[in-house]
Amino acid sequence: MALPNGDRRGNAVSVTHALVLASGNAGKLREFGQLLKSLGLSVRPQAEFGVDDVEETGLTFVENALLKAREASRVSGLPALADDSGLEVDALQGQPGIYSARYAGEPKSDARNNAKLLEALADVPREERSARYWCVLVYLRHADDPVPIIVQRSWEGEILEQPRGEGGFGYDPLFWLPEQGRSVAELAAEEKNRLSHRGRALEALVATLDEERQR
Ligand SMILES: O=P(O)(O)OP(=O)(O)OP(=O)(O)OC[C@H]1O[C@@H](n2cnc3c(O)ncnc32)[C@H](O)[C@@H]1O
Ligand SMILES: [Mg+2]
Repeated sequence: MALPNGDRRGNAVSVTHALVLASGNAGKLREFGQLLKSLGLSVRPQAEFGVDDVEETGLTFVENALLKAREASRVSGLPALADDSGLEVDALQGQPGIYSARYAGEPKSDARNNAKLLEALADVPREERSARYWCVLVYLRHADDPVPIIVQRSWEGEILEQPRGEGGFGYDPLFWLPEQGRSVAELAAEEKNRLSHRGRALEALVATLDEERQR
């Protein structure tokens, strides 16, 4: 199965890519835009096709990503890529997890989510603030695709006691990278894309699609 209209090295990429990105999150859309452009691919956000956010009723990232991809593919009639992601905090027994976007309730708010996380960890010492981001990507060739491509990657870090940096989105100002000596919000966009759960998951997904095309 080929990626429509071109390949990851940008060979023979023509017009707009016939692939829908099943997300309404501006931060994710920005990162996917940068990542896919660097691979010679471009995609169209689901909003262009009038796809509404689906109810994320799954109990796993995989289930939620499938729900999102299936709906976007059904409405648009195109192959779809969906991302379900979140933050797993050890001291909170894995919360907020699949509920990361709506941790502080509706409407979704990064600021309120971060405030709630700081509050929940107020009494937790530094050495017990380990956490990781998860990103699950699902690629459906069509809405009824019985063999979706599924890739998951994590990114280890620690939750800070106060926010640092202005970049990224979501929990990035609170997500500390000990090896970098910086929060994710202090990384340049290209650095985040190279290191992140999402960047590495997408790289693996594209490699799988490449292999499939060469078969
Ligand atoms: O479902 P879509 O439309 O894609 O958008 P969403 O924001 O609801 O996305 P999710 O359901 O996958 O929830 C993921 C949440 O996890 C957090 N998150 C995921 N990846 C992140 C990242 O790279 N940096 C910061 N926070 C992230 C952030 O709060 C997201 O809103
Ligand atoms: Mg969501």
